[in-house]
Amino acid sequence: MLRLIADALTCQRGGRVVFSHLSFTVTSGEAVQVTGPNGAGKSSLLRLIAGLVRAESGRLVLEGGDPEASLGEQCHYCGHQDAFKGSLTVAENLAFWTDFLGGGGIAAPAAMERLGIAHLADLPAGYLSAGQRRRLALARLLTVSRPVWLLDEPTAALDVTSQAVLASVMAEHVATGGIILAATHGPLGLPVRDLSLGRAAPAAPVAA
Ligand SMILES: Nc1ncnc2c1ncn2[C@@H]1O[C@H](COP(=O)(O)OP(=O)(O)OP(=O)(O)O)[C@@H](O)[C@H]1O
Repeated sequence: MLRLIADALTCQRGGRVVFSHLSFTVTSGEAVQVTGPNGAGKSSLLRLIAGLVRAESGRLVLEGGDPEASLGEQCHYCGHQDAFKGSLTVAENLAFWTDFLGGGGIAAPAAMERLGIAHLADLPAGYLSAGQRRRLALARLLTVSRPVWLLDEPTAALDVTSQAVLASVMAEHVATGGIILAATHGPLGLPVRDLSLGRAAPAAPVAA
């Protein structure tokens, strides 16, 4: 059983407090939808959990996780930027990231099939549409095994069919004991718990 525990997290960006003293716990089998107005700090929270942004104060711990690995190493972070090389094919990009992130999931051809991009395997990634690119980014969730998924607007650019595929992929992850935190303004298509970040931008300046 995993427990992702955030205790009194305070996050600053650009010298401004985005959220403060945020506490929550997410356990194995739970999907959490992080909501809130633009600038409330949804992306910042996911980046903070992934280890890409430093918390100003507070504590984050994954109980029951791999004691040899950092929290970030146990997370899949799917942000707005996907870091694909446009001149490499879809299959080559997926192979690179699968290898780089440690693999351990299903085979790349099966992942591409699941995400509906198998027919694009030999196409340079630079030619992909926005939705196809997003599906390639999501294929990494399947080829690399990590218990905590941090998904920033995962349905962005996805058509209705792909949104349903993503919903089923997410449902399988939580059904097998995974944890998902997804920042989104729209529905995800599976049962979720809401984590609402209330305050809209502009964030408050830091007290001197
Ligand atoms: N690199 C940065 N430097 C300075 N400020 C930043 C940086 N990144 C984000 N911010 C600020 O942090 C605040 C929270 O931004 P964040 O992207 O986390 O919000 P969000 O809730 O995800 O918004 P949206 O719904 O628009 O995606 C905003 O006020 C934003 O301007």
